[in-house]
Order: sequence, then C-alpha cells, then structure tokens
Amino acid sequence: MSSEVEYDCIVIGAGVQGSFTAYQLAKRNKKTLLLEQFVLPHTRGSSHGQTRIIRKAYEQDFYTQMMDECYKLWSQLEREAGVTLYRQTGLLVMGPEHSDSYLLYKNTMERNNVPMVILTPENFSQHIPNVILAEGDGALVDINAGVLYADRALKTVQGQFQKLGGVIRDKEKVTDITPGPVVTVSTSAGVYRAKSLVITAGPWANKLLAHIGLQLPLEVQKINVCYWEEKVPGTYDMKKRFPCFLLTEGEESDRHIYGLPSNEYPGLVKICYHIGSETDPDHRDKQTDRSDIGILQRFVARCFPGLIPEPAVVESCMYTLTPDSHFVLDCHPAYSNIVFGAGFSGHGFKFGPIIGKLLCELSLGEVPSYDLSPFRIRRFQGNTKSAL
Ligand SMILES: Cc1cc2nc3c(=O)[nH]c(=O)nc-3n(C[C@H](O)[C@H](O)[C@H](O)COP(=O)(O)OP(=O)(O)OC[C@H]3O[C@@H](n4cnc5c(N)ncnc54)[C@H](O)[C@@H]3O)c2cc1C
Ligand SMILES: O=C(O)[C@@H]1CCCCN1
Repeated sequence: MSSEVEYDCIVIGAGVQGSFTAYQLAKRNKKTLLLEQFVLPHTRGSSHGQTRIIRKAYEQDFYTQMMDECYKLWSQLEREAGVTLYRQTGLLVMGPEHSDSYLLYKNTMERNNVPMVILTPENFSQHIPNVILAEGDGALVDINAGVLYADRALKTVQGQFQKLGGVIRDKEKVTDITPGPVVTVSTSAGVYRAKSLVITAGPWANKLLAHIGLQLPLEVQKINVCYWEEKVPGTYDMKKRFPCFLLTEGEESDRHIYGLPSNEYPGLVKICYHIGSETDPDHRDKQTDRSDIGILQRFVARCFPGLIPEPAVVESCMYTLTPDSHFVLDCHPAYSNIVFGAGFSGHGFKFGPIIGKLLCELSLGEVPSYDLSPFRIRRFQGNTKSAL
C-alpha cells in the first residue's frame, strides 16, 4: 500500500525519544508520521518496563541544567493527559567519599543548587534503614529525584500525539531511506515522503543510519534487569518512600550498581548492573551472559540485608552506548533535513521531553534551545564512518 500524503516530518522508532519528538512536532502543527517496526506496546527495545529513575544528580552541569526544564515538561504532560507519571522518592548516591566521581556528583549538585541532604555514616541508618553503607563511602540524597512510570509515559505521550492529529503506524519496519529535499521512506508496508526525517531507532540506530551512509561508534548491550525478593514485604517499598539509589563510578567492578524501590512486582526490588554484554538487537536473546548476577548477589548480600540474595525475576533491556556515554543529537552532515537521536547510553529516559523538543527544533532547522556541542557527532572525529 503506497501513500500519496506528504508529511512535514517522519519519525522512525516509537521508543521514548521518537514518541516525544513526534509529540513535539504535532504540537507545532506539523503533519507527522511515527513509524514503528513492532506492534505497540512492545518489550524488544530500550523503553519498556514500568519504572525509570529521574534525577538531577549528575556529574556534568549540562545534564543537571537540562533537567530543570525537563521536570516541568514531565509535569506539563501529566496535567495535559490527567495521569501520574512521576513519583518522588529521592535518589541515594553512594561512593568513596574522596573519589573523583562522588565529588563530581556532590559539586555539580551544590553548584546548581539541587536540593540535597548529605548523610554521615553516623546518621545514615536512621534515614536509610536496612542498607549498609560501605566503609569509606559518602552518601547524599537528591531529594526531588524519583521514579517515572515508563510504560505509562510512553502510552501517554503516544496518545497525546494522536490526539493532536499525529499518525502512528506500528508493525511497519523501515527498509530504505532515500535522502533529498523531500525524503522517501520505504517500509514493509508502504512508501512515505516528508520534508524532514528524524531517526530515533535506539539499538537499531546504525542499521538505519547505514541507509544514509553513516555509522556511529555505538555499542549495543543487553542488560539483565534483576528483581530481588524482600525477606519482609514492604521493607524497601516505594510507598514508604524508600529511595532509588546508585553507586558512583569507580575502578572496582562492583560499583556499577543501581536500584529502584519495590513497586511493579510487589515485594521485589529492582537492582541491576550498569554494564551488560554486547548484543545484536535482532538476536538479543542469544546473549545469555549472566556474569553480572554474581556481582549483584555479593552486593545484595553485603549491603541489602533485607533481601534474599538470589534474583527472583530476570528481564532484558538494551543500552546503546557511545564511547563517552553522552547522547548523540545531530543533523546528517550532508542532508540537513535528516536528524537523529541515538546512543542514550542507559540514562536517556528521563530526558525524553527535552530530547523530543531538541530533535523537533533540529528537524525544523531552528537554533536548538541548548548547547548541543557535547552531543554532536564531530566529537567522535575518526570514529564516524561516512560512506559519502
Ligand atoms: C535496564 C535499563 C534501565 C534504564 N534505566 C534508566 C533510568 O533509570 N533512567 C533513565 O533516564 N533512563 C534509563 N534507561 C535508559 C532509557 O530507557 C533509554 O535511554 C531510552 O529508553 C532509549 O529510548 P530510544 O527511544 O532511544 O530507544 P528504543 O526505546 O529502543 O526505541 C527505538 C524504537 O525504534 C524502533 N525501530 C528500530 N528500527 C526500526 C525500523 N527499521 N523501523 C521501524 N522502527 C524501528 C524500535 O523497535 C524501537 O521501538 C535504562 C535503560 C535500560 C535498558
Ligand atoms: O538513568 C539513570 O538514572 C539510571 C542510573 C543508573 C543506571 C541506569 N540509568
């Protein structure tokens, strides 16, 4: 079936970034088509699952500063749609008190006046019972951080997009892209044209970019999403405002750990390792490496005495990592009407509303609202393969 309609913009990929981009375009009265290879909703990419962390605690000013507006955009969407998408729990940041990473978090938050509480080893257990702070670790709480209801957020933003007249076509895999002043996009079911194109294909980014002669230095990893059972139900519950937590980066392998309070599966706390194993997104389930689970078991046994140190549920999700873990937001070097957002490196969900706004601005040829230099492809220098 071929369509004669010419769109202002086509967005490829209905994960969190593509859905927010499409929504922003529709808000700007642009005739927009959102294409998705799978039947929605699906669990094969990076945006599925019930919960994600939202926080201002970052090592870099630019992320902390973008989150100012981003919190406002999340609550604007909540009001517009009449749904709850965010719940405040706080985020506990723990790391060796004098390490570079821990100090970067602390200093960035102080510099940007992010509301926080610093916990001493003496008062830690009073505020955070049932967690053991490692010897020599500092601890602080980003007070306004919390949980985003991820699946609900995706459904909401896609619904708002459709209410604004946007068109979603799922179960349509993009198979070819022909650049030009009007871009032609072929799918498994049709051919579409638009003045501009946005590619937000998550782990499939390089497969899509290959059609337009571009390859980015991205690594796709499968993450084992582990849930751990409470010995006494309710000990680490979101309703009791048990916080999300993360360990700051460090040399030791057991530092790349984070968690969210029990919520989606009653009595189960989500605690995961922030490093996965390389995978091909079309063959995700062939990757069966579980070496991270041993690291998590030792951590849970040591620091979370109220949990059974054996995962009760293990699910899968994918990260798309850049070499510096910063996002890619840019225009194609040769075709300025093709823009892309990729490499969200396991921390992009909370930024969805801002990413949507920025990709919308880029696709309309406008000056972006934020300095995009940390996100441009020129930072990869020799790493970007262009066949042009
Ligand atoms: C375990 C885990 C925990 C995380 N925790 C957090 C967190 O706490 N906080 C946070 O902010 N972020 C977190 N993230 C990161 C965040 O979820 C991702 O950065 C974000 O979901 C990336 O969204 P995306 O839209 O880029 O990719 P995706 O959600 O993968 O969307 C891309 C879409 O493009 C579609 N697509 C691909 N190719 C084609 C094609 N040829 N034709 C049509 N459609 C196509 C795919 O099917 C997919 O639906 C986490 C991620 C994981 C995996
Ligand atoms: O984006 C986040 O906030 C989390 C931090 C820990 C790793 C997974 N992503």
